[in-house]
Amino acid sequence: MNFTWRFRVLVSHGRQFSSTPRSNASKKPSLLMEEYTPDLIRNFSIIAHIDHGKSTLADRLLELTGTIKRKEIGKNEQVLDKLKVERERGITVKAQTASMVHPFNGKSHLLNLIDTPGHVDFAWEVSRSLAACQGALLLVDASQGVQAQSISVFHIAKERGLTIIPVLNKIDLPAAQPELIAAQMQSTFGIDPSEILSISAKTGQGVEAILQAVVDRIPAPQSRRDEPVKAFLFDSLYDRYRGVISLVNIQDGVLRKGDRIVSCHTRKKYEISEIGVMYPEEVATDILCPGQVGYIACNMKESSEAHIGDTLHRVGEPVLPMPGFKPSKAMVYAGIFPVDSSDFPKLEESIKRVRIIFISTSWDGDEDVFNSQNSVTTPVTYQRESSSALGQGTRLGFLGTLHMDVFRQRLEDEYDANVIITAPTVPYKLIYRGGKEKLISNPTEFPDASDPSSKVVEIQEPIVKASIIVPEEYFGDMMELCYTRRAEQLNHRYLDTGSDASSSRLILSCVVPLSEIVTDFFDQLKSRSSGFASFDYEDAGYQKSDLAKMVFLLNGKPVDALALIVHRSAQDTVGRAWVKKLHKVIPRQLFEVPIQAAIGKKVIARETLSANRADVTAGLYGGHYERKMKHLENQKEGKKRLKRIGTVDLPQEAFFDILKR
Ligand SMILES: Nc1nc2c(ncn2[C@@H]2O[C@H](COP(=O)(O)OP(=O)(O)OP(=O)(O)O)[C@@H](O)[C@H]2O)c(=O)[nH]1
Repeated sequence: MNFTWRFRVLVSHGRQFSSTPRSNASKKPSLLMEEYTPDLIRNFSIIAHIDHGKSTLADRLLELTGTIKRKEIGKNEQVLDKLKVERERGITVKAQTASMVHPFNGKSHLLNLIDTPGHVDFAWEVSRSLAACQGALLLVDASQGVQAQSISVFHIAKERGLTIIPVLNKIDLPAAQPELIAAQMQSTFGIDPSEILSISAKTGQGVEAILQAVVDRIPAPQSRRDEPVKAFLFDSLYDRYRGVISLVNIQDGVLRKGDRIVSCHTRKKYEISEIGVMYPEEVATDILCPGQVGYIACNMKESSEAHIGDTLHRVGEPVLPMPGFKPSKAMVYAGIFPVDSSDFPKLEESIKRVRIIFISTSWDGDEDVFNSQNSVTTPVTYQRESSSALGQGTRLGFLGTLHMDVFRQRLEDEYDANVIITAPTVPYKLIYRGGKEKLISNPTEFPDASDPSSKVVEIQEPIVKASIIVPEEYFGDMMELCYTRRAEQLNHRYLDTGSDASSSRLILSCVVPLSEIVTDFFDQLKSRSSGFASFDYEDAGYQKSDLAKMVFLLNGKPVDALALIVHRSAQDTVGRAWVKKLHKVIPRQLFEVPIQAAIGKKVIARETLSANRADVTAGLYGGHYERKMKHLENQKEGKKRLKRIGTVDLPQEAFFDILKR
């Protein structure tokens, strides 16, 4: 059957991430969804370790099915990496959905693909994307082999009962070792090598076989048309014109434009104003049928209304809600402050908008700890925070430091926000006399446990179970790194044995405090292993720890925004290092400034910043009036970026620098 005649043209609305206003929306084809019965639908995802080629393969599949125009071989656009930060950094941070149509045995099939991020911070995105799929392509780089996240995403997919299609990618690389890596996949995952497809997502070699395997091996969704509508909300986006756009998987029934629906979670009612599929941009249709994946716009104004994991049904036709997801958990917290304090209301609004892309932070009031069986809006606290140094700000929880950094960049790129972010901190647990417990995510609230009036009997810190995959030759360096980060329960085993130390690889596992890995652990891991180590971790609860709050004083005044929680065994080293760092980044003032690190009343380290008289026009002789004015003007501009902390002017860069250890 010729596919082209089955299109008709409708106007689609602007896409959510585009800077293109709605009026510029292009004409797009609309699919006749009725024809895609469940047996002609396949919902699948691409999962892999970071950089193993997921987005590149997604491009090739979209090209092969004619969904996007074919590009020059080797020219990668990564159509599904829509965010500016994704394109700039070459990483996927947000799962994306795209529908494709391809003929098999004379019948058009609707293939719904979800491209997922690879970085450990976004593992939760992977997990919720998989909930809308029946199968997954597990991609492994034929030159790098199985890496830490290959293992974790494999287990997520297995737990969800998905059919896994193993794929060896990058076979065009001279360093590719397809036989060796296939053997690795067999020993690590129990995969039969004869099931592995070998491809180059870059050149397109072997990619057609993937489409065939998707149809042959992945089961069709078990959805029924004559049941009441049950739509599973697995992701959401924000459009400044239409509000929240929900991505849904129709479990049963048929959903139409104009239908009145109810959220099982909030019981709020909505009318569907637009319905469609991602092709790969939004293409409006009139209907979504059982088993299909698409989007709906229904006048949800607040990001908090779209609960990931929610079930939607038609008004008057109640259904049993689907189980939903395990909520994601914030691993690190940081304070976000506007550089100019008067920008706070604007910043708060922008944070609301950006956070819908990263549902890891919830926003339901001044302090929100929200959880529910049917929702995955995470139990993360969002709090307004006020600092004497930085003014009014907010404290947010993130899934990791990359997540935090991406969040900051999006605020800057898309909302023109100019922000200062405090050093990341993990959530500590305080146990009080009588057994009461409290989580502290802000160092300024951390008590002096040695003071009996604090009533704190125990402090606990979060720990994670980490696994590192590394060539044998770097094993010693990795062990040393783990020891310096207070790792315990170190174990290792061979993943595969090659002819020498560079081809044999080990998997090292340990339990390590989360605070030790949220700073520069990943950088250290990469530099000490020449980039060959990969790393993954999962939550392992809390353990008792000997911790204290370290404050920094500039000219005798504590700077609350710089406070840190340190392990007592490292307090002297950390104190000295930070004081030195502050000494480097704080510009000299018109007077001498002592910089001190203190724990309680005890000063741990000190540096003195000598005085300087900054006369920017000093070098200018004679009557260069215009040049003098220009220098003074520049100085004024520079001053705008300074924060007055007590009597000391601190540049914004000082805070950025302090973010790095
Ligand atoms: N030589 C070669 N390079 C490839 C191939 N597939 C992907 N690459 C390159 O590998 C790099 C990473 O590819 P991506 O598609 O961004 O990988 P990803 O898995 O989507 O990355 P994340 O989303 O950040 O996890 C890019 O530079 C690609 O051009 C391939 O088959 N051969």
